[in-house]
Amino acid sequence: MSHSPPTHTHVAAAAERAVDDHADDHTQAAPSSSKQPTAQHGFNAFAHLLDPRILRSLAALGFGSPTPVQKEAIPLALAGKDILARASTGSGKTLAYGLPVLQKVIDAKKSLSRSDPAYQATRAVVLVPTRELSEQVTGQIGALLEYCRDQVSIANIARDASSSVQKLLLSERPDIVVATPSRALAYLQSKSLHLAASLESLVIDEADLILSYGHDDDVRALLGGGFLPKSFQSYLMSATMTSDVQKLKGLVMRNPAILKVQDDVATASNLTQYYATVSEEDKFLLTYVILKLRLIKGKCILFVNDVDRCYRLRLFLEQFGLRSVVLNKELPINSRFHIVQEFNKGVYDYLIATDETSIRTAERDDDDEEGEEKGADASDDDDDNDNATAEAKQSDEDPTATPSKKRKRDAAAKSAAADVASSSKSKNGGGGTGTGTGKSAEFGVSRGIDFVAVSCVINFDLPTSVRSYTHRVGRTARAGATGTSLSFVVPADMVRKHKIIASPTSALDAKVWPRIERAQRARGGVKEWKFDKKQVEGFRYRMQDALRSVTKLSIREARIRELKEEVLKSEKLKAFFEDNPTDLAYLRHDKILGKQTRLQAHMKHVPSYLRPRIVGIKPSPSSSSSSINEGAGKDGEVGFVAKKAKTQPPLCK
Ligand SMILES: Nc1ncnc2c1ncn2[C@@H]1O[C@H](COP(=O)(O)OP(=O)(O)OP(=O)(O)O)[C@@H](O)[C@H]1O
Repeated sequence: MSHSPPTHTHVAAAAERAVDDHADDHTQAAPSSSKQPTAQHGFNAFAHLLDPRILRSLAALGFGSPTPVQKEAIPLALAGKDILARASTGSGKTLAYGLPVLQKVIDAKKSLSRSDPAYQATRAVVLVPTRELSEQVTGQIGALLEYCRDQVSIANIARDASSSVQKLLLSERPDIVVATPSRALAYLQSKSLHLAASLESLVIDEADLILSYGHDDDVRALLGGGFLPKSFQSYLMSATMTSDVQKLKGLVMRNPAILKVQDDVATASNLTQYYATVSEEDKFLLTYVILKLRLIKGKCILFVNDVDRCYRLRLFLEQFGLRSVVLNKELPINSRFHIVQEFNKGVYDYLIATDETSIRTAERDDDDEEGEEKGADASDDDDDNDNATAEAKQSDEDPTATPSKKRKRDAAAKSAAADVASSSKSKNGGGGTGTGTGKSAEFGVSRGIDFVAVSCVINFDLPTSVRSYTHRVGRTARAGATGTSLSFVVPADMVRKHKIIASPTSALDAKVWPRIERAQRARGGVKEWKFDKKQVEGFRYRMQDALRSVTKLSIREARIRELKEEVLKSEKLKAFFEDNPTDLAYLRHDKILGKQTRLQAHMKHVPSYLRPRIVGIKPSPSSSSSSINEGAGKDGEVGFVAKKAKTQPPLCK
């Protein structure tokens, strides 16, 4: 809103200079960061802005240089500007606001004695859409406090703790509070959280998601309920610029500095994107081949569009001895958090995530993406979003699309979206990841989550919006690392085939895919993965055999069994999470689920006659760990014989 002037004179002077260099409302591509202080390198260039204890914790974390969004945001924020930042997934947005927020807390306390009643007060609130994100953000900012814990405290009130415990925490007036909007509102209403006299910084992280996660009313009540002071500094951080972000901008900001930090060439090329046009059955076939032959090295996240499908895929992979974990909103929050932690540590290689937000918003995103152009900054060549013009162009690009054909196709797609949304809603009840209000039935449990060192994202089911795609592929190639994505696209003429194993959303693929492709052009585009169909055919019989073993009944059984086990584990996790993290290692989440599924021992092995020679289809530029298909594995359970391979035709053209 308006801006509290920083008390630190050096900060003010340096930041004034930074502000002079920046117009209020303009796009700042990463390379323009050369305008930032250059006398020193890395975070040391901010030595005049950031407390030495913060710089020390950055060094201890191994963060040598600020990322482009951090370079841009920190001086502006410390000069008191409201910040609206759009930067790609994994670009370090959390510290882009975390560092100035923390610095401001330190500055505010410097002039007060500890006995002053104003010394201990909640000066910053960070709002996030889910509890998972609240843990993550608390962890990231908490790590910065390493050397100033005696002075600055942080509390996560979205955590799964009893409200009496949370109230006790809040009674100590933590300097920084992390919450979902509904939790923050509830504690404000119960007068456990006090902000009216003390709030200096309000952050809305994942601003493009927060309203669509069912927080709309809570955000409005929180902002308009007289709980906040008239003047505070605000931050909106987002990976995409949507109409929701524009709405929030109108609600909380005045004359903000708008940062649109583009990927520089190096960052953009860190993500190599592929797609394959396949039938529903071939999704299973290719996944089996890719994972079993280790055509992807390292960790992989597979996205599906509903909970049943995540168990179908998990049970299918189990048939081949491929262990995976699932992440979906049915699982208790502590289990979900533990699964992400363990996956990040490298305990599991394959994580099957259900991303249902993509379903819920199918139709809404259509409107959103088309409407954004009108609401958003006219100069914004927003590559994340499509618009009516783009849709019109689509019919040009598709020579078979007569107007009436196109209308029918769109109507079919919209009705599929509506069917999916309603069936998903009724199936899933109101369980949410963190609103506490249960207003919205579906939440993407993986959005914004900082998965570490993920080599590849497979869109087993295509998301139903460009925004969703952006968030999903953003789980790899994070923080300067390289990564690969592969998306399966079901063409319109194959949608009705393989009904039992089909995703209800695949009817939307033909409509959504051209939009996604167009949006990704600015990021190097999406290449077709041209695999040798003949080579893969040899695996079809086994794939079909395994698919037959995974029945509706076995999926239901697996789903119930997992839920029961996870509820038990969750209780243990709840009690031990903070005190005994090492005792949790035995709580695995990838135990064989398919007790009702016919497991056949021979399926775990790939016979030598099926082992093709694999050659790279085009590995991502600089990584040896993040490409699809990079040469031979060892002989044995999953590999193939490199010598023999030479005599065999390559899998990929
Ligand atoms: N300056 C830095 N140097 C190296 N790594 C960093 C730096 N800043 C942040 N990181 C790391 O980069 C990763 C991604 O950061 P972060 O989660 O803030 O990304 P994000 O932009 O919020 O992504 P998303 O939009 O997907 O939520 C984290 O693991 C974080 O610790």
